[in-house]
Amino acid sequence: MILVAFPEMRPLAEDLAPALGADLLTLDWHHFPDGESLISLPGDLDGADVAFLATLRDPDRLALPLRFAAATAREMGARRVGLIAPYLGYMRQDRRFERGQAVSAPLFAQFLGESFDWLVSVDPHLHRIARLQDVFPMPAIRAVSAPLLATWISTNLPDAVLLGPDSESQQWVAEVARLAGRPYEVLRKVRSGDRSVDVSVPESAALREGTPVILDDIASSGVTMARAVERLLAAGTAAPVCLAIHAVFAHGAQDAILSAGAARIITTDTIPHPTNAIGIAGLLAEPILSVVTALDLPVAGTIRLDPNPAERTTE
Ligand SMILES: O=P(O)(O)OC[C@H]1O[C@H](OP(=O)(O)OP(=O)(O)O)[C@H](O)[C@@H]1O
Repeated sequence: MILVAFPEMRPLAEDLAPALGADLLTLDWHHFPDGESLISLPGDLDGADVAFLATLRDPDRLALPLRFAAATAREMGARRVGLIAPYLGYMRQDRRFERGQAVSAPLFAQFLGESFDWLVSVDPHLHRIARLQDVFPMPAIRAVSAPLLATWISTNLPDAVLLGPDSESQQWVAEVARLAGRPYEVLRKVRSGDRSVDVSVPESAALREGTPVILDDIASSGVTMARAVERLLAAGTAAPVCLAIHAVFAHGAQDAILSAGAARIITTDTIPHPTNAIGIAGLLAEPILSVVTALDLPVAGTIRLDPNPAERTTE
């Protein structure tokens, strides 16, 4: 396999390539003065399984370069072209909330499916969509970060009380709490705009008995985390630690969370950011190798990969 990293993903690629037994190349992305891109692929890709590593935090900026890269790899003789997108943008707009809105999640999935033979991502924002495979036309596998998060909590915050900021977060908070052997609570969130969120905290003595750890999949504007921190402090807890899987962090988000009173912010390296403290390379190798191997099996219709997690199904 040849792993081709988009430039900002080189640090993660260096951790991942040995686990895949892959050669590592870095794609050259030249930006012309008029805003257009020139993508250049190094090396000999003839006959190779090629995996691009690009995190889709800014998907509009990356969409065409990804398409150009995949098409060029095929022109250079790649036998298969996959995408490792540790963070997968556009999964939040999974339905039409108001008349006339584009339902971006399936449209973006279709767009990627036109270029790539397979996809691996880490904990994509699957809220109303049950499985990646329900929106992606090609084999698409979710790597689950809960064991890594639980290990980090057990090692660094053995007195943690986990808190999900909204009902949707229960899915990962409950699993991380179970694996770490720690209690958890779920807060209530009401969003009325991009940066307008309110959070309410249940009356619970357990909240004041350990270090509160707010766990969410994404911190974007940071408003969800910041409101949760404020409400917890008002309820008499210790300063919370904020743990996000994906450090999306729009401008000012990190400051907003810290100004609200968070003790610290911890993220995984699905998106490069100074708060990264949990490396996900070890999580990615197995699903990538599984999907590539499965595509080589002689199939008549259905391929079933290792059934854990549930998303690991291609039909
Ligand atoms: O940092 P922020 O800008 O607050 O965004 C982060 C929040 O947004 C997502 O929820 P989602 O958008 O699915 O739900 P919501 O609109 O109810 O917050 C995500 O699960 C976080 O809870």
